[in-house]
Amino acid sequence: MPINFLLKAWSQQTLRNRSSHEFARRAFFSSLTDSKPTVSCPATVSSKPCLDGLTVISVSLQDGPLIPGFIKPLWVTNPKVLAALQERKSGETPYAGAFLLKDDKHPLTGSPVIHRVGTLAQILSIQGEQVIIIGRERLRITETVNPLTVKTHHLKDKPYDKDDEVIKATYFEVISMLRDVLKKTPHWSEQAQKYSQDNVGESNYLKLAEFLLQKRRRKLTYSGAGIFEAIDFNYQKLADFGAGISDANKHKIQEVLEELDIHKRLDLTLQLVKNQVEINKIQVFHASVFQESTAETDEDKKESTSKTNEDEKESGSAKKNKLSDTFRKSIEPITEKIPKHVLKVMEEQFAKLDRKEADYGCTDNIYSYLDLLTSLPWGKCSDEDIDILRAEEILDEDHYGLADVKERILEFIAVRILTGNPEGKIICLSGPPGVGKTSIARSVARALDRKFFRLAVGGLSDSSEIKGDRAVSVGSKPGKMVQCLKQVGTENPLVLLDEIDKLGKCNKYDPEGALLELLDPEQNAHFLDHFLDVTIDLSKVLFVCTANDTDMISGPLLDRMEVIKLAGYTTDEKMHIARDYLVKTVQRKCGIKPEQVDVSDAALLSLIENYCREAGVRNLQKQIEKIFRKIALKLVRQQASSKTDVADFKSSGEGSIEQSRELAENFMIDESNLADYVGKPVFRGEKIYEQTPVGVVMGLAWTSMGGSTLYIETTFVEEGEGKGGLHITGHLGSVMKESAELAHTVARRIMFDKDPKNLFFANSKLHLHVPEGATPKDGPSAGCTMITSLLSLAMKKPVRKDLAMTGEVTLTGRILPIGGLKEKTMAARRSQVKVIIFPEANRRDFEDLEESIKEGLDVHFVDEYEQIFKLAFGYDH
Ligand SMILES: Nc1ncnc2c1ncn2[C@@H]1O[C@H](COP(=O)(O)OP(=O)(O)OP(=O)(O)O)[C@@H](O)[C@H]1O
Repeated sequence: MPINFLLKAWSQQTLRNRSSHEFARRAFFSSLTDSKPTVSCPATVSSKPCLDGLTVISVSLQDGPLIPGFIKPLWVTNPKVLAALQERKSGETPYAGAFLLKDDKHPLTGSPVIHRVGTLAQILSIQGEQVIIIGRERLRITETVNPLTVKTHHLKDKPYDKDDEVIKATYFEVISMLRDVLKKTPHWSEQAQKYSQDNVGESNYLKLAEFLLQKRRRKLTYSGAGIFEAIDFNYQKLADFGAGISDANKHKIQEVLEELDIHKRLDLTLQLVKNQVEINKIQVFHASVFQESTAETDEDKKESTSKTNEDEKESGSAKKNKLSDTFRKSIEPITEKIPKHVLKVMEEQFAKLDRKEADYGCTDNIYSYLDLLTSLPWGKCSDEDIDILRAEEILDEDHYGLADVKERILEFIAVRILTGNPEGKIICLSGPPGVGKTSIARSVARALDRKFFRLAVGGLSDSSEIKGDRAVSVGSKPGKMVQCLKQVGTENPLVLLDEIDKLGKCNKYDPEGALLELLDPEQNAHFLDHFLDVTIDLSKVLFVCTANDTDMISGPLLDRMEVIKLAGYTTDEKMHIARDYLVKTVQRKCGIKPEQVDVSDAALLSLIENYCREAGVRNLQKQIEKIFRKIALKLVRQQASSKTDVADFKSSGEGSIEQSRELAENFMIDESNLADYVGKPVFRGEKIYEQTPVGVVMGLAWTSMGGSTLYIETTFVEEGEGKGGLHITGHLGSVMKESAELAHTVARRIMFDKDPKNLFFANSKLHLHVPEGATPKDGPSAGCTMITSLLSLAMKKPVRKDLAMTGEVTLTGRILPIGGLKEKTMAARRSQVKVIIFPEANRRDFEDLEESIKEGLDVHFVDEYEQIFKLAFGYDH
């Protein structure tokens, strides 16, 4: 058979080509048949080129991309391209770049355009216009040097976990489909047989084909890495092989070529080979119809009879290899563990699949449904042999501080150990962003030896995300919990429901209802996913939620939770976290050795105080990452130029090269050079005033983002009998506005009690403002601060230095408790406040704080505003 594959360099060429279908087969078996050069060629290549920045002749392919490991014969009619390839062939690097032509032409020039991702092709032989190439590695074009040559970058596969259950499952599925493809294609089976006997095939692909066709008498099983060890094969090669032999549309094959994530690549290949199986079935069907219609003569009839017998035999053997058999086999070892109602549905679906398959109907939907149903981890749990000491060790290993949080978690674990009860309350970790909620949940999973799965429920507005789509709708899919079980492969993972306070609201598709069902131990043992349409047992799942603000969680949901608060870190804690955790992790992730960088404590402190003042440490982590990325670049640059240095040192003979490198590669990050790495400080001090002027008092605020200080400012506008009034600004919410009006009344009464002759409030129009007017503020806890600010203005007396206060005030002057005391105290410390006034009712909260937070603060607890008056104004300067 003549070789019908032509290549056209993208200047101009005439291509004579056949369908990509034939091409793929031909190309594959070229590697086995016309392949004396294939087998011998790798040995003839004297030097493997340095793949990065390699400049190659670009050859454009029309009928399909070149998959690494496959051979492609081409007809090159452009003399310039041919000459260039000849030159390369006889040189040290006999390589070209093979790139698939796009369907669209260049919009401006109208010239053909190639895909930027292609293949490094080794030129095996050139005879006349026929060039035979074999794909070696993936490349991306980085620059077009001239119409014939391009500069390229070597594309490497992303690292992957060979033992990942999902990848493994996909790999086995591809293998099973490929067996089907190879078996039902006589041409391939014959060829593979013939050439395995000839024993000329060195190609791993050939060995794989033989293995799949079971022509090798070696004892190979599908289990584990057997196939890899036996024939030196890996997941990526399997994905490539499947794509290379499929008759799929060339752009689909190009997608496989471009995919560097191995799991995704296997998935893409799986789709291609599945389609191939379907196409083969249709071809077999048409062939049998054709045979029936032509079996006329006696001879023919005889033949036909024998053929029918053969067909029957074949269909008999096909029966043994029904699609459902794969599923039956896969559940065989766990049949006992699969609930009866699920087994019943499986059997029904197997029968349905068999019927469809026999009728050549479309089996896709049933196949994917069964694929999902049979791959769920029925009865499979990770062992929960919990060792409390080990759990404690893990929590300490991963997180600094958080003593009370860890203690609460250990208590929770202890109860599980004693009762062995998988049910119980659900932990909700609540606190500002970046305080470690997610990572604590991960540690808990590690401590309990459970798989971890994060389900982001923030913004979720449709219950079908959790409960699955009804299978009848187009594009329907299972809910997140089913996806979770499939992914983790156990029935008892730890599932983190992230940002549960930001759950979307929708009356029609109530996601909250679905979550309640999920979290309720009464109901989740029989959780119904609409897509799966059978109930699954989620009672062994351990749910942990996170929230920034528990006030936003609905009552029924909150009722099921045990809230553990993470308040935020003090400067001291942040220093420890930065030094002992963040710096170490970031440095390791950036590939930098500990001895190469020294970040001083002063630099870390400056980062904490002047760059990232939030309650958590996420921003701090980002800044540290910024520093290390910059250092990484410097190091790599140094290494690149060190070659030149070596040459210079050799010629000058001064000092040792190692000494010079050592000096050059050590980085010291200090306060003095910090700005070079992270830019100018973002924060000024939160303190606007050294000594607050008349009418200004510092208050303390708290949001779900942490605590902060805020000033209440009042000023006099105009005076006139009976003109007394208050104008309010500062983006205040209704509660805070009411609080300001109330403060005006209370201040006026106090003034009247203290000095009846003072008519300041009666006759003065005043303005109260809370700075940072762009930030919305609300809540009643600035009441006492507002009264003090107004009285300060009325008496023309500033309040004592370094004072901050917080507390709601009633109309009669009683002080009510506030929330977020820890955050407020930390914010006060950041602003160098020395004296704080808190409501008496919060005394216990303050006493429970760690010493490091309380240290050096002069704190007063008050019941009545009168006490605040004395503290704020009863001073001697
Ligand atoms: N106490 C700690 N010790 C060590 N590392 C910590 C500590 N707290 C937080 N981190 C680190 O800070 C980073 C941010 O933490 P994480 O993502 O868990 O925050 P979060 O509270 O879940 O934030 P969000 O609410 O935004 O999701 C992580 O790298 C985490 O390991």
